[in-house]
Amino acid sequence: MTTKPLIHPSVDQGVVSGSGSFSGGTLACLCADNAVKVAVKSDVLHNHACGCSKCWKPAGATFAVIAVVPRDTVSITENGEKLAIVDESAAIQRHACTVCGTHLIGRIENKSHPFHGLDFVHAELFEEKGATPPSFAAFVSSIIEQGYDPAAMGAVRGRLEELGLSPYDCLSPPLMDAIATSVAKSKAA
Ligand SMILES: N[C@@H](CCC(=O)N[C@@H](CS)C(=O)NCC(=O)O)C(=O)O
Ligand SMILES: [Zn+2]
Ligand SMILES: [Zn+2]
Repeated sequence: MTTKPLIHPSVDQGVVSGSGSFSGGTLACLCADNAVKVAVKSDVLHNHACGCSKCWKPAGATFAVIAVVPRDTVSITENGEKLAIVDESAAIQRHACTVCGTHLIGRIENKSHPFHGLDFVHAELFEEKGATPPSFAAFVSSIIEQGYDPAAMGAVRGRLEELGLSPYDCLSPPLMDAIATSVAKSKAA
């Protein structure tokens, strides 16, 4: 029996559809006590698997599952003093729980960044079910940088395709087009 490559616990048994009416909830870190909680008043957008080394993933996962929500729908509601920015110099400032390491919010402070106004969140941390699931996989080749066997990439991409998560080595074509459109506009201005 060949075992399928593991992607992420939330999709390894198949991608679960969203409710279609999810309008937000509470994200919680993995601390058993005094968990950091973040209220989000929106469903997630552009949810995807990310193979990059910077996005947080739970133990044993090969990919992160990460999405965006409008920044103005996000508020830290409990134990926010436990959060610290992982890398101040990164485009996405990832606010992580200093006790359990979970990333709660990835925020872009650069106003000219194409994704300014959107916060990155991990929908698996919602206490409620029903958020829109991931629909593609980004930065797939980046898993090799973290030690994944390059010879197993065909199997990984095959599994992602089987799950309906089209694999890309940067972002999906619509998101790459959105970034390029923003760059073109800023050049023209
Ligand atoms: N190959 C690199 C790719 C890192 C990367 O570019 N990550 C993307 C996807 S999250 C990004 O937008 N990074 C911006 C940032 O981390 O601030 C790695 O795995 O570290
Ligand atoms: Zn925590
Ligand atoms: Zn990433």
